Amino acid sequence: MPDSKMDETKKKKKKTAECCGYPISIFFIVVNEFCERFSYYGMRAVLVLYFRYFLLWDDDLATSIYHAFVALCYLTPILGAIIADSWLGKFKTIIYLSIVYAVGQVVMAVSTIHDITDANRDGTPDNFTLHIALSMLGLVLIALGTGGIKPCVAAFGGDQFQEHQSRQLNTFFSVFYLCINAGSLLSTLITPVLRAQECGIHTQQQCYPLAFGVPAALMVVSLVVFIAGSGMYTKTAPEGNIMGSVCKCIWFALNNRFRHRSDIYPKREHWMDWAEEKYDKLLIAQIKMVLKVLFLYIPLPMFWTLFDQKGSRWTLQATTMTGDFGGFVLQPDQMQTVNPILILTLVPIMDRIIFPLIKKCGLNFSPLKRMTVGMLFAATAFIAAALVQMEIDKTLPNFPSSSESQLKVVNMHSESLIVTVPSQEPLLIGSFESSPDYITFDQQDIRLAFNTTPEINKDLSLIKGSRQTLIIPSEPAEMYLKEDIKSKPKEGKNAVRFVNGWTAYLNITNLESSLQPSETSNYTLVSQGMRKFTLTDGIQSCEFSRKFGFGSSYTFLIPSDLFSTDCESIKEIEDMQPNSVHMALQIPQYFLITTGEVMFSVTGLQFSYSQAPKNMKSVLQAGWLCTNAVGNIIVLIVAELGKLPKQWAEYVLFASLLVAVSIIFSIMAYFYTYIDPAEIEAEILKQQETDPDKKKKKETLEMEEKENEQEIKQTKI
Ligand SMILES: CC(C)[C@H](NC(=O)[C@H](C)N)C(=O)O
Repeated sequence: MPDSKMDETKKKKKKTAECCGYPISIFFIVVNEFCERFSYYGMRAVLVLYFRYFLLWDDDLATSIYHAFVALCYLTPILGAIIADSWLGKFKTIIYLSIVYAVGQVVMAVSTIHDITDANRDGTPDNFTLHIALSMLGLVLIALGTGGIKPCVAAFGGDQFQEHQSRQLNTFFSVFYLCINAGSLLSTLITPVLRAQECGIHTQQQCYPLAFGVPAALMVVSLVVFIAGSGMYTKTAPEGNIMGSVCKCIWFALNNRFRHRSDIYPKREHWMDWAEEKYDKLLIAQIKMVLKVLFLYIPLPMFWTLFDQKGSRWTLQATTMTGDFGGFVLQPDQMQTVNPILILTLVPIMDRIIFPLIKKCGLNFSPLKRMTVGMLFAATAFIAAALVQMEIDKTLPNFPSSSESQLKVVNMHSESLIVTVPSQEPLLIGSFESSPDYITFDQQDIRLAFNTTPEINKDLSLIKGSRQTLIIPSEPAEMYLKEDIKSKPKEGKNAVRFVNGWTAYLNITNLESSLQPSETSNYTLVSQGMRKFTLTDGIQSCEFSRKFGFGSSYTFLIPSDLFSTDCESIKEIEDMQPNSVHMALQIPQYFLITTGEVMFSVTGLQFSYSQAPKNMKSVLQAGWLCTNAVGNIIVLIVAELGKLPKQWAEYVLFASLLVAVSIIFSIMAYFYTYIDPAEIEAEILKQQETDPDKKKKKETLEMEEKENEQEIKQTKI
């Protein structure tokens, strides 16, 4: 860094106003972070639902685009860091990219207003292409904004502290993390409630504009708060195209090393020292610092690979559990809020009690050791998840394997039937009853015999890997097969269907279309709690209510005396039991992963700041965030594509991988020596002042640059 600039920074630092030992300016930064994270997590909380139920994408497309967006949000920090460290400085970068971010959120909110294209006023958009284009544009702008400012805000916060405030600096990173999680917690709770409201100009629909609009407003607030603190910040000036110089310097070192590969040349301590002929010692030292830390980051994505499965695998696991806590009911995706709640309690406990206690015991719990222990905690969380999965597996129905077929028989006939099934005892099925459970067959082609007069023999061709029900209507000869669900219903919901034994068509609430006599409806999904169905044939009607748990499936048999019994004679067949393992069993795994997160992530954030040279603080923050992006991409590729047959085995595999990675990381950490970049930089600057070679090197560099420019000009001519 040029001496004049360094003096300038020092002078500015002296002026910062303090409160309780902290620079006042950090107040604006942490509030800004809180609002920004509210905006980000709030929007994320309803994004998949928007894709699924507004844009009407299927599950696979919705989740793929969602994960791709999250990965992009953690890749763009590199761009933000380059802009900040090389061109605009952190302050301006945060302002400009926050504007991009806020615009993105507004575009996203506009894309969710169905009325803008709903010319026929039927409640659904007429021009999906416009909504898709707007939302994709919004998401790209958001990813650019959120990712771009992320490395700058943390590093900019760190820049506000002076040398004597190192204790406060560490506390700042913890408070910063608390704000992230407070924002995340509140928005994850609030935005789904906003979405559930109804709004619209011509027709009332789920209120996505409000669910996306509030995060957009919070982003504007975040920007205003940040600008409000303008007069108080310590702003370090960017030092030209630092990334360009770094790349050129590394390229030169590699080239020079290759040119001097013969043994006749004396070895140098580090391969970067081969840039000494041309580049400043300070720049070389700074690059060495950054490369050392980036090398150490190589194993870290594995932590995020496990961490990010909270939102996917663990939420899916929760859908196979029950969330009835007596006084309140927790939905499977709400279980994720346990993470920020625990962060809000664990960070102060760790900071105020655990870490000081460890220090008092004389143990050196260095940052890299903390991170290793954090990884081990995350691995144990996955072992806990595997144990919970084993408990769940005991309660899950016996679903058919890919080579098997399963069959159930439902008798809607007015008399009992004896059904002869291959390699089974004959089944006696009462009128309006079903066979006790699914019968599993290794073969697909089977023949059933019924004791009707005349006897019926039926050849069935079952579907491999499927569950089917054979419905025998009042006229047994018209029996037919209906395909059943073969996995737990999504999101902890309950799958219900009706078989119409009434003599006329029926309209039933929640069903897509009316049900003809003897027909079986498709499944409809209903949430947990008391649900009411109204059945009507256009003349008479009655109501049927039932309380549902989580993850069950029922076939309701409608009898011929439906209206005379006021719907009470409807018979239920339980195709799939409701979930019985309680979601509270997931708390230990959430506790373990969050403890791991506090040790790993909060420490990593501090470490990335403290070990970075002054002019590359944002770059190293971006490198740290990139480990998160890579982790997300691994989840996408490995976890989504390469499923193991048993879910618990997959959890154990991930836990083992993380243990292996943490061992490698601890070995790498053992050889890492902590540095004080400011001290090293000052030392080199001092040495250079007395170094006669320095001037010469600078002159050579300037001459080469001029020659390059001339060459470019000539080529243009
Ligand atoms: C991605 C980071 C780990 C961080 N997330 C959290 O703190 C979660 C909410 N516990 C973030 O910066 O969003």
